[in-house]
Amino acid sequence: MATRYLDDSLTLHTDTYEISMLQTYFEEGVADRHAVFELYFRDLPFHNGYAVFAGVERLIGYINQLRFSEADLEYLASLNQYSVGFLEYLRNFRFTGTIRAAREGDLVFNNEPVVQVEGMLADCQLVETALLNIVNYQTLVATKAARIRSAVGSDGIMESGSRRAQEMDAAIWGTRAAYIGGFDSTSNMRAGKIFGIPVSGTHAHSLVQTYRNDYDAFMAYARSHKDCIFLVDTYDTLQSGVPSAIRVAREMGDQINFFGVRIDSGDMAYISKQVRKQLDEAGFSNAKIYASNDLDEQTITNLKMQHAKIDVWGVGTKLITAYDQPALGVVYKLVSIEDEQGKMVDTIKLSSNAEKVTTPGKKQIWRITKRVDGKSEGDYVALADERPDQVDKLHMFHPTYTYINKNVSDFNARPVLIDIFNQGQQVYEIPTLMEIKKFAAEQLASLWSEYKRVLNPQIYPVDLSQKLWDHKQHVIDEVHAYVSSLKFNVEYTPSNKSVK
Ligand SMILES: Nc1ncnc2c1ncn2[C@@H]1O[C@H](COP(=O)(O)OP(=O)(O)OP(=O)(O)O)[C@@H](O)[C@H]1O
Ligand SMILES: O=P(O)(O)OC[C@H]1O[C@H](OP(=O)(O)OP(=O)(O)O)[C@H](O)[C@@H]1O
Ligand SMILES: O=C(O)c1cccnc1
Repeated sequence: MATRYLDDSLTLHTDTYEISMLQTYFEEGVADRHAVFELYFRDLPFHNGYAVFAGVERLIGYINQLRFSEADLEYLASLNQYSVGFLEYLRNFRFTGTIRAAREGDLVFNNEPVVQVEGMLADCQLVETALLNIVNYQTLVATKAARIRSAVGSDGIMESGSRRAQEMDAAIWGTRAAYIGGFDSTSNMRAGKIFGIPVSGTHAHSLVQTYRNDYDAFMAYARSHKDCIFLVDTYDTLQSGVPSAIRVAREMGDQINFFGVRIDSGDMAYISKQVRKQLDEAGFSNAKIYASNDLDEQTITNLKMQHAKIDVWGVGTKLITAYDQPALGVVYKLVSIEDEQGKMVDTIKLSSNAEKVTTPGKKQIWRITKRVDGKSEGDYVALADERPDQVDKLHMFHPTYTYINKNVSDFNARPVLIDIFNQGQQVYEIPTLMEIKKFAAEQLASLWSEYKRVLNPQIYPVDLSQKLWDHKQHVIDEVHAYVSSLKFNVEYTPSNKSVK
């Protein structure tokens, strides 16, 4: 039987190829070359007009614990692929890199760096998998949550997806991301405990099934709780569930806070209207109607169009699993590397698909807003040494369709990437979750509504500075010159042309 090792660190939460590359860098003496990697995604998720960035808290926790434990080293040694010298190097490994990232809750867009890792090549390479893993999931769920928030308007939304999440970590970090993106509460007690997210809940069908009738179940619940929301659809919502809830509310009077009822099946437009009528006629017009059952932004929008009488929405599966797009497609690319002479050289990955050609060089994103109303003009991606905040006028143009362009003046330029780690030391203090949530809401408020609509939003401009654009063309030309100088004499045929 295979030996089991202690799961005592997250450091091997990385792909095998990262460790294999580290061994090459170490053996070849390039592990401490200075490098810059950037993390970005190529397309916005859910055909949305923006993404809500999340993942920094987990990233910080991961980086702060990053060292190889004895169990990690023993396991690596057991693979018989790594030299004794390399394992010794890993034993002494400490992360000394600099990490810049967008703030949690900030809006981010496709084709711009949202995390940047700078430092020794080995340090930057090792963290690739975990960083992608964290940002991919949390940003997806925060974005999905923002879409659901925009569908419900100012109604309450409770997150209740733990049972359907892709394992326990996803439930916890997913509900945190959902809270940032606009949810009000979670059903997950552990998330309440560790993050301070408000918890909320009703009860399950099993309570009613235990008593085998609605009235006895609601009465039992009411005797043991002050705040009551009764789930009314176990047998028959209109014939039994709601009348039983009303009877219990009347009999218990001031002994309980009858907050309302939850419906979890059937035609929710029709049923909610009937339930509203029953509650109003019984004098419980303040009692709210809670609804759940595979809800997402599309169904909620549709229910609102049908004037469903729903006050609070419970959303689980479709949020926590990012059901309609379970991967953001984040990538992590080397944009600059120190050469043999100690000079930084900006690098590129070419592709026959223009969208997939990487943009070389260490960058900063500048969020451009008009001073007059604080509204968004677009993002301006520039080389790290450019200062668009110190000029009066900016020429912004589409990086592919350059005839789409505009001159912007009287603007504010805010750097989106901020320092999280400086040479291995955490320099960023994480705001409270409430502050992050508030920040996200403020950023959304500054975005024109055309970019925020759930269906077919306008495309938000993510432009390159002239200097960066020119630089990219220059690096592309250099690579083309290099490739044509090669003397391999390969004959391209349609079949081998497509081989990567
Ligand atoms: N009026 C409505 N308009 C649009 N979608 C609705 C409406 N009412 C319910 N839905 C949605 O339709 C989906 C399926 O509901 P359906 O009534 O078919 O099954 P159900 O009520 O879940 O049945 P079950 O008793 O098995 O739970 C759910 O996602 C629900 O949110
Ligand atoms: O529909 P979702 O958006 O995924 O929200 C979570 C679901 O989990 C519960 O159902 P489940 O059948 O698991 O348990 P129950 O007996 O409490 O209804 C709840 O009633 C919701 O329908
Ligand atoms: O409290 C609720 O209503 C709840 C909790 C978990 C899953 N579905 C609903």
